[in-house]
Amino acid sequence: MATKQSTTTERGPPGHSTHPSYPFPIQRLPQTLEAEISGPPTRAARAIDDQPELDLLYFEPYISQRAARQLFEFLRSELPFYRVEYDITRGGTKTHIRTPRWTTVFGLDETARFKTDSLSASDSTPYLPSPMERVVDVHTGKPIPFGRSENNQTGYRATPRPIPHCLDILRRSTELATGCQFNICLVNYYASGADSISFHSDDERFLGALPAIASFSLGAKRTFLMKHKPPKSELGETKSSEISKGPLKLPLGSGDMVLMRGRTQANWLHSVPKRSGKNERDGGRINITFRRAMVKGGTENYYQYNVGGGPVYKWNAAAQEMKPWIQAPQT
Ligand SMILES: O=C(O)CCC(=O)C(=O)O
Ligand SMILES: [Fe+2]
Repeated sequence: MATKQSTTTERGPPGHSTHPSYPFPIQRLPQTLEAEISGPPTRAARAIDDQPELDLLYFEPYISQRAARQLFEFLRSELPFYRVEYDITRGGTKTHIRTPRWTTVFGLDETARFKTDSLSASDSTPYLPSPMERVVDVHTGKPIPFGRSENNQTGYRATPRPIPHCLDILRRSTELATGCQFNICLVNYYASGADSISFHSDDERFLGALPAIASFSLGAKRTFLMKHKPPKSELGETKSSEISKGPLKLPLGSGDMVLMRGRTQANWLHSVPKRSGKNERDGGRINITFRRAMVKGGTENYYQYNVGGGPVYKWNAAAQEMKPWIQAPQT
């Protein structure tokens, strides 16, 4: 199913996706890998829906092991990553949160699109000074201002970035395989078993009702835990007699994809817990999720918590770790 395209321009080094919102050009996939990833899933999906309000499709695997390994190495080397920190205040107490994994995000909610169609490889028009001038309202085609003026709630505080070619190939394949539409691509990199994501559900209002989220695993096998949310009584109290559903443990391998859909997010929590001891040095795992944000608040939220305001990092192959990325001086 085709959706509006989040295309990048072909300017900059050949074989790269470039955009003024990117810290650096992002390589396109090698052709053989592109061919493999554009195709249908390696295996048909199996439904996991034998528990209350659980609706999963499990592609085990979606991408062949060889292609998944190549894609893991490629994305880890090519994408800009962030280690986001932020403060939360709960019950009057301020807590500083350090996100326990590397993150990055691309895409834009349904209310807007990237205006890149006027730029082609032969176009000599210079980039507009602000990347935000390249984001336009999906209905009026008018540029959406950057930031928020006093009475204007229409701008973005974040700088949205189009989904680069290397991830857009997989997004399109996923849309075809699932019949769902996606406009946001979030990438997590768990460098070792010490990196994790705690129990949460992706049930924010900006995803609309019954959101479908496609979640790919590449690299090290990590356990994906799911547990049913405790049902609340009318008074908001937990009804202990009904907490007995699950938990569910999926040992997600390289190339696997889980589609979470229907009432799953509203009723289930999921996590990737830490691993310690000899399992900790696992070589790293990448998780890619495709989602569909309906309103601007979704774009804002994803960029705030997955890009943030800190430095850009890039994989350093010699050191085998993420290092701060330093912009080369303009010549
Ligand atoms: O890494 C995973 O498999 C899960 C990631 C996740 O739940 C999220 O990014 O919301
Ligand atoms: Fe999640």
